[in-house]
Amino acid sequence: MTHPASSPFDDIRRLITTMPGPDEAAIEAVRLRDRQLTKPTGSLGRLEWLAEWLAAWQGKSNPTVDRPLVCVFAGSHGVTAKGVSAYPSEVNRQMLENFAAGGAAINQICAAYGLGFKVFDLALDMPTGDITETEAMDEKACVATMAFGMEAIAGGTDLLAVGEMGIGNTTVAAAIYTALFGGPAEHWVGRGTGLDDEGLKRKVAAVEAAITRHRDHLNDPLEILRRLGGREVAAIVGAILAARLQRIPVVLDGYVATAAAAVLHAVHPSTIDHCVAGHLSAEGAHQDALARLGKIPLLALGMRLGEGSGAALAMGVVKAAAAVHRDMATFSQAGVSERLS
Ligand SMILES: O=C(O)c1ccc[n+]([C@@H]2O[C@H](COP(=O)([O-])O)[C@@H](O)[C@H]2O)c1
Ligand SMILES: Cc1cc2nc[nH]c2cc1C
Repeated sequence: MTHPASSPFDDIRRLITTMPGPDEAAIEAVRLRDRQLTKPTGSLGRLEWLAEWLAAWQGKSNPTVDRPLVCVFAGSHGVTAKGVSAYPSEVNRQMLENFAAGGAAINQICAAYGLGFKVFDLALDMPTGDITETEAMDEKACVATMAFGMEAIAGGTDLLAVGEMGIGNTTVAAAIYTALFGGPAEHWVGRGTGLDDEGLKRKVAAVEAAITRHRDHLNDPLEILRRLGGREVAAIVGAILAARLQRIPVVLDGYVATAAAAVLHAVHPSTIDHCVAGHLSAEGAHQDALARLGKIPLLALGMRLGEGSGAALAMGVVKAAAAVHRDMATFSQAGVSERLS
């Protein structure tokens, strides 16, 4: 029997088999302390679950959010030639300048909640291939971009938010969802930055053309990423994997960041157990995508901005969950009477 030639994706697949699982002892320690805190049992709802989730994936019974970091990955997309966005691709570079000057929405959210913020330019001047006609990336470039995404957290953090900037990337995200989950392109396509009706038709046609063009190669999630994805999506895949290996929980941003998580989920569902959905985007079928990944979003604010904004807002909630668990008084410390039965 002949073996297929080894491919750059093999290293990624191997990495996925070595990922750590949840720290059950840390979860138990959080539950034990939670029962002693001055509140009716269960009254903090999902905040209690968040403290357990942080402990499970940080691998420590006293979970922290001391160095939260928002990473935004920026890429440009050949498919924009098909008229699939309401804005031109030059906005990518202009928004990177805006991020650097502190003028974007994400800058203000990070400042309000005390979050670190880093932006990564993924060859913005070199758009990916137009997915309706060719592959977005070759395998080497795709893996190199994943590796770049892995390096994003090298400076250290204890909670990572992943977001993106890339005119046209709701088209590539819709193509990824269509390839992974099936169903008509219309179901997965939304208006992105605010497409009009004619633009929406072009966007559906572009996703349909991309699926037709690549239809014989859509069995493997990493091939779907390479053929239909974008550099920012590949980098987010890398960042999610690296975070898992370094025991850093991850908050996902909206429709596009979730497409990266969906690729990993399709490789193996447990690969994204350390990820929480920051928010429900107003874009397309984000709700359906999240449901298929088994994720319940923390927030639903009707946002569809991207640039990590929904995840950053959710980080405020996660930060509060850690502070509540760490700093509340116990019944005995505060002299508050405990439950009767
Ligand atoms: O994250 C989301 O849910 C989201 C929804 C709609 C638009 N966006 C942002 O808008 C850009 C993509 O929109 P479009 O219409 O150019 O495909 C890109 O920069 C994303 O960050 C992001
Ligand atoms: C102005 C602008 C800001 C953005 N931030 C994320 N995606 C964006 C798209 C546009 C068009």
